[in-house]
Amino acid sequence: MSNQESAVTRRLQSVKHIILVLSGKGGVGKSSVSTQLALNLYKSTPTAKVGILDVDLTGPSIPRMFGVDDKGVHQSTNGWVPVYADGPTARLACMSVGFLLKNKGDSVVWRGPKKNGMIRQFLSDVRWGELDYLVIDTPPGTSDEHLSLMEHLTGVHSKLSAVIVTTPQAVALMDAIKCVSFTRAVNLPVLGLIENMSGYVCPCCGEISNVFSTGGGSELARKEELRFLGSLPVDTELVSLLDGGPSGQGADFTLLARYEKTSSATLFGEITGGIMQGLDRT
Ligand SMILES: Nc1ncnc2c1ncn2[C@@H]1O[C@H](COP(=O)(O)OP(=O)(O)OP(=O)(O)O)[C@@H](O)[C@H]1O
Ligand code: SF4
Repeated sequence: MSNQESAVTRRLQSVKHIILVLSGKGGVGKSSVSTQLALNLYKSTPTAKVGILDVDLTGPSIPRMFGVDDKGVHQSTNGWVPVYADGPTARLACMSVGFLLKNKGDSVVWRGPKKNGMIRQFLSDVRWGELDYLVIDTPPGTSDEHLSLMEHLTGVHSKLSAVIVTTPQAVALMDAIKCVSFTRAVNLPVLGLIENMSGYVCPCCGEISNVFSTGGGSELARKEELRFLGSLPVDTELVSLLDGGPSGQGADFTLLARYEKTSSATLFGEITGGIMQGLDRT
């Protein structure tokens, strides 16, 4: 094992489960699924410790979704201190390239080696401390970043698993199949598949209408012999919550309370149950 790999392994020794959130296509809701997964794992027990790492280097959205995009990480002698979305309770740690940019609107234009270096530094230098779950929000597709991640995580392979997100449209499903092949090629256990934006929840009456086709995700899961974790409709309350900007930390950590009022929270609670069952089996 190289020195770099062993630095990652040492750092992540105190993390019980590492869950990679993957999607074949961009914009299908991978970051919003990662955010909801982290929130649901956080509230699964009163002591659960959760980290979320955003390695979508060119399109980091985790700081905004957690309402902490006005915060910055600081470098200590022993590595980066993550941003705690829940303030002093310090059970919900976030790390993203978004915290390192001088201006929110700055774009990250890096070639492969620099991206690889950043991913390694995220894995080896963030002071997560003890975590029950580390959720990793990956870029869309199966690119260099995914290969870098798998390479750096070799020493903690037994802790790894993945969740695949798709939408019901045929083009997204075709890309999701590529994701499944990737997980097989790198021997990454898949906890299951989520179909996002499956139908539309009426904000007035809560009725779910199928705007696009639906059921493609469960069909794909059946064909690929994967667990189908559930469907999430388009939820306008969720968009205004996750795209809505800072919502406060600590005593003012209102994100969770507001999230719990959305119809997505109930559906995602069931999805999280399936994910936790899968983790118990790995
Ligand atoms: N179920 C949903 N209902 C309503 N809006 C949603 C839902 N899922 C995601 N969105 C919204 O769709 C947009 C794209 O979602 P998100 O950023 O999570 O996708 P992504 O797959 O991570 O995209 P990319 O990887 O290309 O950055 C966001 O504005 C998000 O709030
Ligand atoms: S019942 Fe139909 S039209 Fe009326 S608010 Fe609900 S979805 Fe909209």
